[in-house]
Amino acid sequence: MAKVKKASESLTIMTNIVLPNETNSLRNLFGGELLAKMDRCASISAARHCERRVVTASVNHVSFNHPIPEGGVVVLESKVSRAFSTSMEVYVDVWLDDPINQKKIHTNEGIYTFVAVDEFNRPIPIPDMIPETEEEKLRHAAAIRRKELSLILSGRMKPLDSVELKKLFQEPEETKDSKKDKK
Ligand SMILES: CC(=O)SCCNC(=O)CCNC(=O)[C@H](O)C(C)(C)COP(=O)(O)OP(=O)(O)OC[C@H]1O[C@@H](n2cnc3c(N)ncnc32)[C@H](O)[C@@H]1OP(=O)(O)O
Repeated sequence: MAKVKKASESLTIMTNIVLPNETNSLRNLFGGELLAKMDRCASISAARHCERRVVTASVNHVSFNHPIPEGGVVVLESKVSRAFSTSMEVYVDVWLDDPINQKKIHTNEGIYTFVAVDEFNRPIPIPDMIPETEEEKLRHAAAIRRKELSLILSGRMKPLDSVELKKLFQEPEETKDSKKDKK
């Protein structure tokens, strides 16, 4: 597919207030509820990017850094961070918004992989994606390593077949050279 889209074109923002039936015994937002909200938000970003139906292929990472209390205003922001052939990574940032004091706390982030599918649920090619901001560029660059890690963890790739992940553990040539010089 020749079409290329910007990361910003997939931006999706969902704002919700935490209701009592969504909380745990500590009266904070239940983790599973948040995961479902993140999945919904991310799936809209993925569909916006590829203009196709999408399915969640994997949840690569989720962090719970700060509790979100009952009555809290939760803002989810998601964008496609990298497009591959038929799959794409979507990054979701979650904020606890205090509309009265005009403060926002970054509470969570999640990284999802979606696959575009046709009417028979077969993967289909998607447009490429151009990162523009510094953050989009950083996330885009690291996404290939996360994809390899996710494929390894799901048994779809052998660790030795990874390319980008292996580079993280390889010593740079100049370090090797300076060690040789010291001998
Ligand atoms: C249990 C649930 O309810 S999950 C929630 C809803 N999700 C679903 O129902 C999805 C169920 N799964 C599926 O339909 C299929 O497994 C699919 C569509 C995700 C993948 O189909 P496959 O026939 O395995 O396709 P294939 O091996 O070609 O993979 C398609 C793409 O997904 C990527 N992919 C598949 N699994 C993963 C994974 N765990 N992590 C990262 N990428 C993945 C592949 O690398 C490939 O990407 P690329 O084409 O961009 O390089």
